[in-house]
Amino acid sequence: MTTGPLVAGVDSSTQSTKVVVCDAATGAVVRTGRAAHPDTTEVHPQVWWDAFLEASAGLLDGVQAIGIGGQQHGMVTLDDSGEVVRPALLWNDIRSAAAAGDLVAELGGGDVWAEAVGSVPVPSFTVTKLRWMAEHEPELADRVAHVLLPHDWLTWKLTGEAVTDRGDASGTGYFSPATSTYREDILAKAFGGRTPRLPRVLDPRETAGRTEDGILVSAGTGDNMAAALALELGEGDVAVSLGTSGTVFGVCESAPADPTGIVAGFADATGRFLPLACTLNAARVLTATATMLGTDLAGLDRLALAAEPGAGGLTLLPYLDGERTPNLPDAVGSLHGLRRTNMTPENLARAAVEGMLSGLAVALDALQDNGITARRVLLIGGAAQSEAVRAVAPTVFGLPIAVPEPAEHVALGAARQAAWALGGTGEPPAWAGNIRLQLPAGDAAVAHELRQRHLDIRELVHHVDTREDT
Ligand SMILES: Nc1ncnc2c1ncn2[C@@H]1O[C@H](COP(=O)(O)OP(=O)(O)O)[C@@H](O)[C@H]1O
Ligand SMILES: O=C(CO)[C@@H](O)[C@H](O)COP(=O)(O)O
Repeated sequence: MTTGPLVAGVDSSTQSTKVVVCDAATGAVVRTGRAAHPDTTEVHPQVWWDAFLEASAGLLDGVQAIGIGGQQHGMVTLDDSGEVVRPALLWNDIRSAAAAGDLVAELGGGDVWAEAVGSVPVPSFTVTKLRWMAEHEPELADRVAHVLLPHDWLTWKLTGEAVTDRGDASGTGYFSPATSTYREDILAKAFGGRTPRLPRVLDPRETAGRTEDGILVSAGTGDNMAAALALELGEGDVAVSLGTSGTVFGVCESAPADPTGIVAGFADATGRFLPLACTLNAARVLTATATMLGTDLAGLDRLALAAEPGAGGLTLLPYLDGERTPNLPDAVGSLHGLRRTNMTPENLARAAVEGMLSGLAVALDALQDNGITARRVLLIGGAAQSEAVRAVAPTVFGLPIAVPEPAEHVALGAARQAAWALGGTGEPPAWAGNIRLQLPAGDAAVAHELRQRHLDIRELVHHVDTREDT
């Protein structure tokens, strides 16, 4: 039974679009829908619109407000008449790796970038994609009149307004979360002197406009910001999201500026900040390993759960699609520590889970140097449904783990933002969070050992990569 108006939230993420319809007063989910996206790093935005229509078909009757959460960073380019200039380049498209390196050097290094926009750009960031386009497709670049992000584009399709929010804007590389202003000078420098129009940055509870059917549309935000809003992250909380990307993030009051670039100093969707580290390889490490072992995800879980912590000495560095943290876009995965006695499917399955989580645990250490205190980890995203991930996480992180009820947290956060805009209250509505599982921290010594082993092998592989380059 619902007690308030209905609101909808959308997660237009890498692999799919998900829609939830909720009671605005309580957050109780009353309807859900989803539609798949193609497995590619370059996609025409119309694909997201079609997926939204499919996922929301028949769900929006009676809905009074809607919010869009979207995968961060994607470069959507429009010409003067609002037509898409080229397919969007997604956050996990690494073709702009050289452009990222050039931009970091041109502006004066990591500390200058961190000071200017809170982050040091890696190939995920929109600004590097624009530089790539300026260098490789100058004729197309000349036609670009507007640059939007995936969630901005969907909001624009719904309302006709080119708007965004601090959270998503903070992933462009030309927006300062600390001052909440665009750095159009940085954009122009990156884009060969071109100065496309940028979406207006709305306040967290501001309204973007209305749909043709009169549904109020909230500002929307990036997917990680929306998840933070759904989880109501507080002091001591860190979220680990295991989707296509692996992300680790928390919320804080002052603007982070990590000159090493490991931690991105994003803004959140409430007016605060969202220091975040992101890996390119999370849930798909498990699907790829399951395929290699000739099994499915449930089979991988069974195998991993049958192995001992440490996987008999096997360490998997799962850089299957290159890597972002650490910034090694051309890296490949490696498996280390093989012996005749430990080469079992069980150990390989466990090494995949430990490898995926260890990269995030190391990133969490960096987050703790950048304004976040970690007292518990909230595990979300598709791969948080894995029994093996839940069993291994307390050991790798060495912290208590909370697993919320299975839910689409990005879509829920976007719905909560919509309810906030609809209610016009000072704070977002208080929706009850449902933690399903509380797992005690694993042994700190084992957690330390696993992270150290991960770092040691990373060092070794980096050495080999460097030698091959010379
Ligand atoms: N039980 C499970 N075990 C492991 N992985 C899972 C499980 N359920 C879903 N996944 C994985 O979660 C991923 C989708 O998660 P999601 O958070 O929706 O990703 P994204 O936001 O990047 O689109 C898929 O790669 C899927 O294989
Ligand atoms: O690039 C980042 C964060 O900076 C990614 O987290 C994207 O926002 C994509 O998220 P998923 O679709 O993997 O959830």
